Amino acid sequence: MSRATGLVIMSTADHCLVDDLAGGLHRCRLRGRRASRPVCGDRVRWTPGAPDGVIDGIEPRRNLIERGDFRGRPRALVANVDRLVIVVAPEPAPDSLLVDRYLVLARTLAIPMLLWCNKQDLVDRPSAQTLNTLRARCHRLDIPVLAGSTTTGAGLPALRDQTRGETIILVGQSGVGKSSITQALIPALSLRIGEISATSGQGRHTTSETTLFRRDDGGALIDSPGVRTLRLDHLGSEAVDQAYPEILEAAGACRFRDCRHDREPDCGVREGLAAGAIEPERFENWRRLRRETDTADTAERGG
Ligand SMILES: Nc1nc2c(ncn2[C@@H]2O[C@H](COP(=O)(O)OP(=O)(O)OP(=O)(O)O)[C@@H](O)[C@H]2O)c(=O)[nH]1
Ligand SMILES: [Zn+2]
Repeated sequence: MSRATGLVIMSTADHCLVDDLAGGLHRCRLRGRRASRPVCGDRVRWTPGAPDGVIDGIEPRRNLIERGDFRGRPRALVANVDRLVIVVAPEPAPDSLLVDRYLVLARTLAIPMLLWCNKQDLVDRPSAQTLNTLRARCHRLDIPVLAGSTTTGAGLPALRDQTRGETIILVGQSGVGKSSITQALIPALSLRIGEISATSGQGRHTTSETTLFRRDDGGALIDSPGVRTLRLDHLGSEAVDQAYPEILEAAGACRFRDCRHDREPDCGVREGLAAGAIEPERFENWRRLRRETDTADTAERGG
C-alpha cells in the first residue's frame, strides 16, 4: 500500500530522491526493472522503507520536457514545469537563435514563458540594443518581459511575484546569470544541496544532475544542465512553424501551398519581409530551424 504522494527532486540511473512535502527527503528505488522511471518534477506514489523506499507509480504528467539522446531519440528529462524563464543579458551578447529554440520548445509543450533580462546594471553595453530588439519581439509574441540584476537586486521582487507558486526552469546561454538567479530565489540553496548529497549517498552533489529546489512560496525551481544544452532533433517542422506566428500568417498569402518562401512567385512571406512585418533575423532563424527539423523528419522516414 502506497503511503503518500511525494515530489521527485532528482532521478539518477539507480534511484530517485522523493520530497515527502513534510520536510523529509527519501531515497527510493523503482518497484521493478520494467517500471517506468520517474523524472525530476514528477508526483509519485511511494512507500517508505529502509534503506530505500519504493516508487509505486507516477501521477499523470501535465507536461514533459524531453531531449534527444545521442541517436536523437527522446528521453524524459523534466516533468510538470509551469514556466520556462529565458534568461538573457547584455553580456554575453544575446543569441537570438537560442531564444527561438526555447520558444519552439515552450510552444510545443504549451508551457508559458517569461523573458528575464538580467544584468541591467550593464545596459550601457553595445549589445543592449540587441536586447531591446529581443524584448520588443517577446512583447509582440505576448511573452511577459521583466528586467533586473542579481548584482543590485533590482527587479527580483517582480520576478518572485510573477512566478509565485510556480515550478520554473531557467534556460539561457552560459554566463547570463542563471546560477545567480537560483541563489537569489533559493536563499537556502547550499543547505539544500547538502541535504540532497547526504540522502542520495553520492557524497558531493554533482551539478550535472537535474535537480528540483522548492521555493518558500510553494513554487519550485528546476536546475537542469540537460535543458540548457537542448537540441531540437526530435521536434518536427510543424513545431517550429508554431513558434513563428508572423511567418505562418504571411504564408497564408503565398500562391503555392508548399511555398518555401525562397524564389517562388507571389510569396506572402517575402512580401512580409519587404514590408517589415517579418524581421529578417526571425526569418533566418526560422529557415535554420526548419532545415534542422526537415533533416530529422527525413531521417525518421528512413530517407
Ligand atoms: N554585472 C552583473 N553580473 C552578473 C549579474 N548576474 C550574474 N552576474 C555575473 O555573471 C557571471 C555568470 O553568472 P552565473 O550565474 O554563473 O551564470 P550562469 O548562467 O549560471 O552560467 P553557467 O553556469 O555557465 O550556465 C558571474 O560572474 C556573475 O557574478 C548581474 O545582474 N549583473
Ligand atoms: Zn512563400
